[in-house]
Amino acid sequence: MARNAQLLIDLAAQITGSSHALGIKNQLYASGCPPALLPMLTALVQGVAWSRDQLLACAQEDGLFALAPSELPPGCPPLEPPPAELVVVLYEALLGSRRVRGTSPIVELVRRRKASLQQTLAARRKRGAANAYAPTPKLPRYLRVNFLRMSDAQARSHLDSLGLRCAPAAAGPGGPNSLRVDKGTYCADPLVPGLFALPPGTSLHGDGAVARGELVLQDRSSCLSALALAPPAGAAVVDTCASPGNKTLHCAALMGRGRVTAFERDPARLATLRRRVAEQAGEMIVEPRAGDFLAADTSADGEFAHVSHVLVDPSCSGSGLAAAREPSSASEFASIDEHDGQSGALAPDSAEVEALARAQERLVLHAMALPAVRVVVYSTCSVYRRENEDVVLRVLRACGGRFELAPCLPSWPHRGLDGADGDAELRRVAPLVCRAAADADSTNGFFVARFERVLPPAHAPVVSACAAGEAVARAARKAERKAARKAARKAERRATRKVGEKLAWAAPAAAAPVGERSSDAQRAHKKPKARGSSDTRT
Ligand SMILES: C[S@@+](CC[C@H](N)C(=O)[O-])C[C@H]1O[C@@H](n2cnc3c(N)ncnc32)[C@H](O)[C@@H]1O
Repeated sequence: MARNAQLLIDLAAQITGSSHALGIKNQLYASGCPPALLPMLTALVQGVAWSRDQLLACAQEDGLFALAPSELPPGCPPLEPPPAELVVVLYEALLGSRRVRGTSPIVELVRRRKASLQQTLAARRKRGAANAYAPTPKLPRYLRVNFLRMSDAQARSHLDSLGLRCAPAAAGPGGPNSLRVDKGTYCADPLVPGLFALPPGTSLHGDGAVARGELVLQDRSSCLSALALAPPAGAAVVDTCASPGNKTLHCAALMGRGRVTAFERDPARLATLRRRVAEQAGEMIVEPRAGDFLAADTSADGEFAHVSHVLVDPSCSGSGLAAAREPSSASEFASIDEHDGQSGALAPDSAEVEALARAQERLVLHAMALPAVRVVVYSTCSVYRRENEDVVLRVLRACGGRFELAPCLPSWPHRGLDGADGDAELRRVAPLVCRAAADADSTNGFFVARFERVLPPAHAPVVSACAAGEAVARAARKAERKAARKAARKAERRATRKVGEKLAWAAPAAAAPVGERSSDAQRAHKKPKARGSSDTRT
């Protein structure tokens, strides 16, 4: 027992103490951890990543770092700089299992100091200096019905057969969009079709429907991206950053038929994607594609010239992953973890977050460069403005009026950051985009925005606001000219038929600033029934 405990501590220290070059998820699987211990190792690594700074502040206040060498157990390494193992053992003692197991000198040190550290922690909590210690919210366990394999009614019968009772959705203490799911019950998500909420911590290890890919463990917020994209049956879709494929396969389930080309540049994650596509009967629709989406051909006669909908759910800081995940098996963890390895502990103004945001912008702009694309949805599991609203603003500037921000899932009540600090641009974007948070929405922190193409005015300048966007903008210009000529010809034909009805709303929208474009977008969004689909505007 103590040996296993020490093994977990050593592996967790090795992973959390490294430079994340491989990403946490990959390191977990490459660690050599026995499969039976992998869920515990995962929980330990995530817990340490989340609470490192607070644990060290507590140890500092407790005087741990002021101990003389003679006060340390024999063989104990110096505590400055704090060894990774110390943070792991502090986590276990104070926030994790609350037990100090293991055999090393650091374990012995923390064992001796445990009572004092606990008191220090309690004092810090009392005076509000340890907010990060507040227990992470226990989120409901969500199950998405894979409509390629199972119907809503079959899913309900399956849940009934597990001894759960269907209850009406009830709001929790977090507000009207939070969900309270009592023990022994489940409920249908009132806003996300085909999603069921089960009590927090429900173990679905070994559940046949999950194993067969009929039900998918997928967080509520993660379902928003495909819903926002709303690809119609038969559409040609690209998922730019696909693995492990939750959103790809959600798109496929919504479409029923059509094609989703799912790019993934990481070979190991591509293998996961392929496996899950097969498990969930997605082969007829999803085509996993090895490689970098940024290298995808955007020419007017290229392979993706017919793609109408693109999902961009790129690598991000993962700062929204608030849930304390205690998966009941390694495979369960593998099936739900979409985040690709950043620690989630990156500071919002760090160079890493800036680099991620630049890459996110490049991906969205490259998606917009596809000649026939009409809808681009951008999402992250980050709560940082730099990766969310700021990316949207910069993309809008860089795309030269070819795309506008459309209202994203208008019935989702939690909208973007409101710019209360006087930021007018942010105020215009906020009502159009969605955010999610653990307390208000009973799900991980998330962000989604929906861009729609506006009819490009002939010779529209493509102005790149960021250096990273320049190359993409140049590539886009070529396709732009062709698309503009085509659009102009089409518009001319229409104008002679219908006295310019469409041009009247499209042209001013393309020339107006973001906010005005956005309100035009809202009108345009409501047009499909009157005019046919808004997706037919190009
Ligand atoms: C946040 S994860 C995607 C999660 C996925 N959308 C889901 O819902 O299951 C980001 C993924 O995109 C991949 N990726 C990042 N940039 C990429 C690019 N330029 N081209 C292709 N794949 C990329 C990463 O390797 C990672 O697997």
